[in-house]
Amino acid sequence: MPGAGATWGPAAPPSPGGEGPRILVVFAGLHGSTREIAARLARSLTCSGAGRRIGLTAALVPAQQRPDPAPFDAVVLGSAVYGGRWLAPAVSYLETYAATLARRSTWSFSSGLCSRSSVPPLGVEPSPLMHVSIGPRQHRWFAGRLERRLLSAGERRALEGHPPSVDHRDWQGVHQWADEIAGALKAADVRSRRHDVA
Ligand SMILES: Cc1cc2nc3c(=O)[nH]c(=O)nc-3n(C[C@H](O)[C@H](O)[C@H](O)COP(=O)(O)O)c2cc1C
Repeated sequence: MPGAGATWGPAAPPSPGGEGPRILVVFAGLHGSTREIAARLARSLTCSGAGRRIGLTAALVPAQQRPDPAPFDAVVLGSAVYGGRWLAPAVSYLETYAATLARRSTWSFSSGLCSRSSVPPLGVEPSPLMHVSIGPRQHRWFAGRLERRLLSAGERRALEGHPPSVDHRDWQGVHQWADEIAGALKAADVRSRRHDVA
């Protein structure tokens, strides 16, 4: 699997009439699980049927690097959930770029081990800005992974009594979501980005 920062080109030639949409996948995690979900999502975006049809390209960048979303047509922002919250780099990214994200097609996801029913609507609300810049219907919850050998002593203590290492990630679900996102991207998204950066 390509590392963070990798860029995937279109798996098929761009659609006739010009360059396909460009999507930025930004993620925050501590122990690799969310990075792998984001990487799978980015790859599926370009390889899915819908992604290939429109010649979509995806860039994968950690939130700590604070990639500017302006040159992209759409953004997916995801974070692991710790203590019921998104991680600070994801919250900070959302707050820094809220105005740009509000003018882009933006999706978000949270990943953790609590079941969907035990978290508030929206999964989590990392920031009041989330409703403004993303909107509640474009948020997805993905089950994550816990790998005990990767945890700090403090984290192990915090999880005392929890089951040992588990991996509940739903790769098929990630792929399907990528296909939905690629299917939702329209030529209008490309136009709005070009207008913005002109
Ligand atoms: C100390 C600690 C606290 C956690 N708190 C939550 C939580 O509040 N809600 C949740 O759904 N998952 C929680 N998890 C599970 C992580 O979100 C899950 O393991 C996630 O997949 C980790 O992603 P990462 O490897 O990218 O950091 C916690 C895990 C640890 C180690």
